[in-house]
Amino acid sequence: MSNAATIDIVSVSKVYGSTTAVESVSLKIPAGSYCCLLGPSGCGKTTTLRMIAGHERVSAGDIRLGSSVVTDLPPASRGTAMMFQSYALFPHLDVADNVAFSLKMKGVPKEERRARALEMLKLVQLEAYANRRPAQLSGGQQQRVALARALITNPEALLLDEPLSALDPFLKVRVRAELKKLQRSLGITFVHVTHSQEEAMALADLIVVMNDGRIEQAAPPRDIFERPATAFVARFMGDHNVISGKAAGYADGMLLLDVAGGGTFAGTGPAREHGSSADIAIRTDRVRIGEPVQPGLGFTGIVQNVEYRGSSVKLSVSGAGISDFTGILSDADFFANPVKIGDAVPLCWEAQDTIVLQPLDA
Ligand SMILES: Nc1ncnc2c1ncn2[C@@H]1O[C@H](COP(=O)(O)OP(=O)(O)OP(=O)(O)O)[C@@H](O)[C@H]1O
Repeated sequence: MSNAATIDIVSVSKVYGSTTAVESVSLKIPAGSYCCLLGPSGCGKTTTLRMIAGHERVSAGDIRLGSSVVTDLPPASRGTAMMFQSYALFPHLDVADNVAFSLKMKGVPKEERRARALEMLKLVQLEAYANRRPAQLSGGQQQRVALARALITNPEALLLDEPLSALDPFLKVRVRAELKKLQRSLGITFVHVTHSQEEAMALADLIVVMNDGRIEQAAPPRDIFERPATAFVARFMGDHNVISGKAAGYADGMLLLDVAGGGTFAGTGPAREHGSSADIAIRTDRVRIGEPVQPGLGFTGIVQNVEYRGSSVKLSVSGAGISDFTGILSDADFFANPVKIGDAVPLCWEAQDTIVLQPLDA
């Protein structure tokens, strides 16, 4: 069962009355990859997934699966399978009949259905539970039944809508690892909708960050983390400080940014027209304290909050026109030179830990 397909979304839009849920989205998801659609509530990720599945019609554009255009095909003819957030199991059917349901709809004889359902249950390590009803299973087990039910049709792509959201935090992490393992062993394309950055980072080969019906960035996790394209991505991923100001000069591959009523900061990246609005991002985990500040690569601020996190300490600092600057220090670095709320502290970082972000209309 490793007939993976590339999913090609071409200028797809979805309009509901006066709401544009998805606006001219184009995206190529490579065959056999694990793709996470990531973004805040209402950004259009579920609508995009449902259009791939065929549960929602596109208002414009095309969807291809492998070499076939599937835009106008019903869900069952597309070669995709969808796993719903609520699992949508039938309470009156036992686990094996739940898994075999789509085969029954296709008229597959009972013996064969049962045998294939047991095979699928083995894949998700639930063969011993075949005769139970869904209500007699834990949340994690129900989730695996839903997975087996989706996979029984031998899909080329599995579409998962917030598949981990109903699980408690410990189970979430365990089932997450199982999902990844399953995707690797099946070799099919997975598209997984989530609003959790951590989940997307842990699972995806390709993260697609969506905002307001559009794609802000589609890239492997490490690129998203190290080179966020836009201020939205940098803020949403939560590992960067975003500083906004006016372009004030350019030297040695660094854009200089004047912050209103504050300091000047340098960011690695392209020049911008003098005086235009620009944003730079600074990695929170690369901030150091207590060292001399190089021009544009640090400032002295007042500590507003200190949050102990075990292996690290989060400092919130204000100064140089910035009200909430975050530095994540290792516990060793912090306790070698501890600071407290109200202290004035010099913060610094390196040029390579900064990046000039794309302007809003890029
Ligand atoms: N059937 C519908 N009728 C009208 N508007 C809709 C419909 N479905 C979704 N929308 C709107 O489209 C936008 C995108 O919704 P969508 O469910 O795709 O977002 P999402 O990113 O998946 O959010 P969430 O994480 O909350 O599920 C939202 O503004 C939503 O209100």
